Amino acid sequence: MSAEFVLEAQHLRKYYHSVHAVEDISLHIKPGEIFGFLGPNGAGKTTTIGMILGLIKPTAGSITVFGDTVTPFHNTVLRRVGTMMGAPSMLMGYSARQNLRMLARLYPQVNAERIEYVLKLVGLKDVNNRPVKQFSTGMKQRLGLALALLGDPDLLILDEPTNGMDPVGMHEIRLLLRDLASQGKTVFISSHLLHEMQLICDRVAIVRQGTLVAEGSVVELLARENTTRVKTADPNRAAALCKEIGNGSENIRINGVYVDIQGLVVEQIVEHLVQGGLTPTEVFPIQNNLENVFLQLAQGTTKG
Ligand SMILES: Nc1ncnc2c1ncn2[C@@H]1O[C@H](COP(=O)(O)OP(=O)(O)OP(=O)(O)O)[C@@H](O)[C@H]1O
Repeated sequence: MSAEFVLEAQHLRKYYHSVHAVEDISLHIKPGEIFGFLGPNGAGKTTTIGMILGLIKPTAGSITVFGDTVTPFHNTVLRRVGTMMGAPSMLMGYSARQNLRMLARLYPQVNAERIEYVLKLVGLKDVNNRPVKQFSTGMKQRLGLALALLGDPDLLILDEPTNGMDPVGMHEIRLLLRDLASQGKTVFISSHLLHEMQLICDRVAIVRQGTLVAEGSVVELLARENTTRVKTADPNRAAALCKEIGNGSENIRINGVYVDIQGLVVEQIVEHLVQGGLTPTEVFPIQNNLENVFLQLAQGTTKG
């Protein structure tokens, strides 16, 4: 294991009889980054996180966290990890502060000041003594985050942390995670909300049916899948001309009067269309997003 990575997973697999929940996933998370682990429902995200946290025994593969191998159901390295998975377990009849006080018993270093700090950090300072059962979903998520942060972990592992939050809440959590990363904390965050993750993450891995389809910086992934939109007098012929200059790996779609082209350089497209007697009247790049990247990868038009 290289010290370069806070978390490293090598060739992870998890089979539940005939269900291949995770099929050869390797991950490399660097210190101080916000890493998004993205994919649709059932892609294998929670299973992977369960293996990272030593809660699920991998069928194959290995995991190291801060250089130590994670052994299923027996881990000391995870003391440096704060987690939030699914619905955070909390005592519904008690206030946020009381929930934090109870968890604080597990951490000798956590004092009353730390509890107040964490409450403020997640925006729950002013809810005072309201019991958690009166909280909205977003407030419960905030408390879940506070519980994860209480022990001042170096690595945060969050499974769908913004589920149920409104746009303002999501924005606040984004700022909070960014702030934590700037303090040197590492954040591993799983989600199916690709738009949201595009705004938070430095790097992402995209999974589909238990397999990694892409891993890289958000900037790289968006750039790699750039699309050029072209308008000509004859979209069918324009598409056919574009196909002539490709090697078959590009993605060319007719979209009304436009043709959307991925995998070809804009100058090359224009030159070939003009040579073919079809001068474009409009040529512009389409702002890409992770959702498009995922859809393209899912269709198997490109491989990560
Ligand atoms: N204990 C289990 N036994 C059998 N199959 C399981 C078990 N846990 C998960 N699976 C299956 O493994 C696959 C991956 O599930 P997983 O929960 O890891 O996906 P996910 O990406 O976290 O999905 P979601 O976003 O819906 O939480 C799914 O097909 C799921 O049905």
